[in-house]
Amino acid sequence: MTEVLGLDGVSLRRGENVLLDDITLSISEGEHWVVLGPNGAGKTTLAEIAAGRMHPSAGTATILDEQLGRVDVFELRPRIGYASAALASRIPQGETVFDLVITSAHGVVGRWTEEYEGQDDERAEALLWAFGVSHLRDRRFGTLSEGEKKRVQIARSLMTDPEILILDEPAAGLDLGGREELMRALTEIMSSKTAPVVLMVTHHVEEIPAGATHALLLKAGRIVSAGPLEVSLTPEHLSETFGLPVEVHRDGGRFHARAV
Ligand SMILES: Nc1ncnc2c1ncn2[C@@H]1O[C@H](COP(=O)(O)OP(=O)(O)OP(=O)(O)O)[C@@H](O)[C@H]1O
Repeated sequence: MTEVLGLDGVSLRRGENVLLDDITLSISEGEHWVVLGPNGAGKTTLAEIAAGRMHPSAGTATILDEQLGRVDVFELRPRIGYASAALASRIPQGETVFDLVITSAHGVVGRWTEEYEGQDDERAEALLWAFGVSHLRDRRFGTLSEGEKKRVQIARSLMTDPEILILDEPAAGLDLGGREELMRALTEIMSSKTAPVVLMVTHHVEEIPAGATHALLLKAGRIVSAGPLEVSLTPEHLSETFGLPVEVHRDGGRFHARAV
């Protein structure tokens, strides 16, 4: 199977802090990964590297056959859909919802003088509709609720029909209905024949969509387990990752966990 994302001995340091420590991981076409771990485990850092937004301090990151550091990231980024709080903080608050989605076609935020085609307009409208936010198309991003911002960002992340879709805590801030709608939408995306590889960061096993295939459990910048869900997402690995005894149940493709 073709590798889509490869990390080989990846570490990332900031001053004295080791954010990621010797991470080796291979993600192939057809796989859909969730990344779980406690606060500060390094999940967002890993997502930023996978999205070509941060560079490792050691080791190599290969995204879609291109090695970070040897590729023009501006050519790579349209092939990667990315939605995260880290990215949201860089969005101009005055940008309208429609412009925020369509500007993804050029890998920019802040509509300026770029040219868009009719099919870009159609795709942006269709994505806003699919994520239930068409009615917000002319609103300024900064005026949206947290849940509305999440949906708009996910619509934006799909604008370029990406080969990898990276979602950092997409369900955070959503109400129960919003979370379940998102789980359904992600399961649908994951089940489609032309699905991008999905890498989704979450704190909660309840937020793993039914179409997920693999899990990466991180703790203090290191891998606790990585692999197919059945092997990786065990009570033992979850207990070690979160530092408390946990039991986990699977029901119709969804997971539930609680402390014991
Ligand atoms: N620029 C920085 N300088 C120093 N430490 C940093 C920097 N950025 C992040 N960190 C630290 O690196 C660790 C990993 O951060 P990261 O955001 O990747 O964790 P996370 O698993 O996504 O956490 P959370 O679940 O709380 O969002 C944290 O302890 C954080 O404080």
